[in-house]
Amino acid sequence: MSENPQSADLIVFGGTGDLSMRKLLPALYHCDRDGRLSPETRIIAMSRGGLDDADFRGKVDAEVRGSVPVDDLETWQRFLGRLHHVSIDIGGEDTTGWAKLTGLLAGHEQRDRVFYLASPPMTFGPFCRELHRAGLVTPASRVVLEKPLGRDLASAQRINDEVGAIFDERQIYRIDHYLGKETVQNLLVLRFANAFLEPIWNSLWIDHVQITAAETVGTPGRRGYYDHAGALRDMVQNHLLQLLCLVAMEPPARNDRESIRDEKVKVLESLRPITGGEVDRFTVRGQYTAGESGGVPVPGYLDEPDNTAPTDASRQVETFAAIRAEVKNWRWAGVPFYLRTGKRMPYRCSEIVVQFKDVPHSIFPGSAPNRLVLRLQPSEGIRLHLMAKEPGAGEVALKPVPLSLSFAETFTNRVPEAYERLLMDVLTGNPTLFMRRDEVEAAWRFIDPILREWESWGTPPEPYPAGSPGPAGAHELVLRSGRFWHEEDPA
Ligand SMILES: NC(=O)C1=CN([C@@H]2O[C@H](COP(=O)(O)OP(=O)(O)OC[C@H]3O[C@@H](n4cnc5c(N)ncnc54)[C@H](OP(=O)(O)O)[C@@H]3O)[C@@H](O)[C@H]2O)C=CC1
Ligand SMILES: O=C1O[C@H](COP(=O)(O)O)[C@@H](O)[C@H](O)[C@H]1O
Repeated sequence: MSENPQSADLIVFGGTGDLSMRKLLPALYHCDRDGRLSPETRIIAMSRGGLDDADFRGKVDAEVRGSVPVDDLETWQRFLGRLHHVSIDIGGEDTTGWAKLTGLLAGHEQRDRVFYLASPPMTFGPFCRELHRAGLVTPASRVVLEKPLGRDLASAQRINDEVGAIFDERQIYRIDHYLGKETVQNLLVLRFANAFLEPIWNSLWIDHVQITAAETVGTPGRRGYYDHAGALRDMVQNHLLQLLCLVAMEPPARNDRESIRDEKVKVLESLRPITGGEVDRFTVRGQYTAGESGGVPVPGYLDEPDNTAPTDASRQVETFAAIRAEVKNWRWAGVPFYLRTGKRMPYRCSEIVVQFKDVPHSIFPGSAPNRLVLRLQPSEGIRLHLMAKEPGAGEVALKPVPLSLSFAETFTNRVPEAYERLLMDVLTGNPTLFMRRDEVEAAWRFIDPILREWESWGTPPEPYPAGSPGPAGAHELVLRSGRFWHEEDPA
């Protein structure tokens, strides 16, 4: 399985945080287990916590081992052996952490060096400046920036300028882990490696598109981050708009780093701005109240366990967001793109639903329009809902039936986690699935007026009970034009 991996030093700022413990370290373990990391590759976590290497290895052993299939202890011990920890407070006076990091990296200048910024976005600029000041940025360095990049267009531009002052654009990898998901990459293959879809992939044949990312989890322990993010910044500005781009973009000339990103930017720039009074009509914001998740009572957002008490910001923040977007170009004129995401929804499901128009003239009673469903998670796959005749000798009776491609049933290979794919892309220097500066800023340009309008209202979001499919406003958003959300429990 080895790809002849190069030795690398992966330095993770925020290496003890939720993202690192839940996603990055498990993904790196899988890469290691599959022989994709060179024996010399090291993972150096940084945080303010005064941990030494042994403490950090103990923490990872206790918190990560249970979430990955450790089939042999030797591999797990080898993985733990790669881990180091350096204590650094980016706002603090103490420089011993920088000296320790410099010592660890000394003599390894020829290796690939990846700085992964998995810390709050406002620390990105200061971290890059300190790295430069300490002389740690080598020509073979790359920097990964987690999403959301900033909290609006102005802060995103500032961070891009700050990071861009130290790193060249080709060294900057802006990550959106949805782009590493298997079905998302399959969407490109489905659209551009098959001829049959292209003639009907437009407003003549497609009625509307729905993009949903529903989560059952709440936000316990994440108030510090989530109060200042909310669903629009956390999920829509990045993941959902990226999915919209892949559905709506024109065929790229090549499958390379710039061609796909060029096409995505064109889509973002074609989004019809939602401003002023339209925000009320075309967007929905909700916040979960106490309810049930998987049959178990759960608290509302304001009562989630956390080490800080709820504030005014907590009362205003949305845990659910929905938008009716439009791509103003020849292909998509008049086709609504409905986007929605929420915490504490009835089931976990991320999917893209392409709803086709009905037949122009029906000769059978009971026909329904075709629907293409691309399921990102769980149970990744692609399903085309067709009308078929139910067997029988009497009157012709129609039934919607799925033509189904389940990845798990069709392919024997393990479906890798998105972060595995993307971390290996960074380590091997392939930026195709990462966002370019103009893409991120174009997405903020669309989101900013909605955020500004919501903030000007000063009213709390619409409540919805945990375990329900979101606030009533979300239902009305689609019903207003006679449509319904596609609701199908993936279980
Ligand atoms: N959690 C998730 O599922 C996802 C998160 N992200 C993004 O990843 C980033 C981190 O999120 P998440 O892990 O949830 O956040 P957490 O709050 O759980 O972790 C933040 C990390 O940054 C460190 N940190 C914070 N401030 C400083 C500082 N001044 N100096 C040094 N280290 C600091 C913290 O360590 P300590 O407090 O000990 O210093 C901790 O390791 C964010 O940008 C988020 O948007 C992106 C996708 C998914
Ligand atoms: O970026 C984020 O994504 C996760 C959801 O990721 P998924 O791969 O499990 O769908 C979300 O929980 C988190 O709030 C957000 O920051």
